Amino acid sequence: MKTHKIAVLSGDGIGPEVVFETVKILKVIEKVFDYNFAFEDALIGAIAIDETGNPLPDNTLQLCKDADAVLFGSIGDPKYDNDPNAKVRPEQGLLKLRKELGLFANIRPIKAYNSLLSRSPLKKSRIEGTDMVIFRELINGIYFGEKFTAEDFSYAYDTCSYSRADIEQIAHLAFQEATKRRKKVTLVDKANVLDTSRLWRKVTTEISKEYPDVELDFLFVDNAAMQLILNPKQFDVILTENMFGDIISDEGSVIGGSIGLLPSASIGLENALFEPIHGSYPQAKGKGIANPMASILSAAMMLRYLGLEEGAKAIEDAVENAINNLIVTSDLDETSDYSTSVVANYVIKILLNEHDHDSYFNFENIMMGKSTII
Ligand SMILES: NC(=O)C1=CN([C@@H]2O[C@H](COP(=O)(O)OP(=O)(O)OC[C@H]3O[C@@H](n4cnc5c(N)ncnc54)[C@H](O)[C@@H]3O)[C@@H](O)[C@H]2O)C=CC1
Ligand SMILES: CC(C)CC(=O)C(=O)O
Ligand SMILES: [Mg+2]
Repeated sequence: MKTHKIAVLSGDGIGPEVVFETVKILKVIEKVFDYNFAFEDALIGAIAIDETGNPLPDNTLQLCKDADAVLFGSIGDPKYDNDPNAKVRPEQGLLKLRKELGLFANIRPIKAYNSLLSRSPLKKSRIEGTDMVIFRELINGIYFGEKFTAEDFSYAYDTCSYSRADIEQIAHLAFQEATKRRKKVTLVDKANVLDTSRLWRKVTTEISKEYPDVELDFLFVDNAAMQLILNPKQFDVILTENMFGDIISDEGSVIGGSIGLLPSASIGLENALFEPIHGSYPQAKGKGIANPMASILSAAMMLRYLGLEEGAKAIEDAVENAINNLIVTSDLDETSDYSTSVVANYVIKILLNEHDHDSYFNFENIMMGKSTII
């Protein structure tokens, strides 16, 4: 079996906690399915600034370029968010990494788990059966355009631009995905106001001709934000630009019950990075309350990308088992006092029980860290 090189970028805040649990699970998966992973850690974000002055040190970038996949936690620290004068910011590390690796498509699946329907603030009847995937363009648009702040803070600007080619490559991916699903693509834009959005509509409409089985419809982003929580079942594949996708996917996480559940895959032509959609949740850092499932499910997406389908499915099933048995952190059940590591250990227990009875009895030996097992 090939050795898969995995670059592990834990980052800031809860990133190291959720990634630690995820790597633990991947080490179990490695044993159970006879895979070979070579994990290598590297710095990114605020911790990288603190230690090197650079949010994306050169050796981190090189490691990611050389890896078969990157497992990413989260970046961000209030000391930068609250400082308008900061010359260097943790987020620049992630944006540069995405750009340098050419990760043009951020794929964010959203589904309503039956056993969590009553946990969502949204009405059960509205969200039951929701199953959609957001294709968010990731390396262009307003996050990457020319920006400027006047020294006296009297004005500032950011610019948004898209080329035809930027739109084409992610639109093809979205249509290809739709052909395997319910055959519907919804382009979310603001074409009544923005030139970039009008280009998205034109190019996407042209590309849709190559996929005659797939229905294409359009929604303005303000309406889409409403439809997403009013009638989420109408969506199959949502295709959208960088900032709109960032915003509506956090909104969409309410359907699943928590942002702590939503994984993502950031895909390029030569590289791929797997990341929860949430940020560094600094208020929870070190408390053991962060939901690890978004990171664990991102690892499942990574295994699928690497062609390790059995492992991917095993992780998804084990997470679903944990959810069905309400072995979840307090974001999904306010009465729960299960910690980040207790939830992850339960996932490990299920994996071993289902797939490897012998190892189950050596559970403690397999785990890197010791913590309560349910
Ligand atoms: N991909 C990344 O690394 C991202 C980084 N950020 C950065 O993260 C920092 C915090 O940003 P926020 O806007 O507060 O977003 P956030 O996603 O870190 O947290 C928002 C809220 O979501 C919930 N939450 C997030 N992750 C959770 C988890 N694993 N388990 C349970 N609940 C969870 C919490 O209620 C939290 O208050 C900022 O510095 C921001 O720039 C924000 C988004 C993405
Ligand atoms: C640096 C930000 C653009 C990260 C973020 O919010 C995201 O990718 O969801
Ligand atoms: Mg975001």
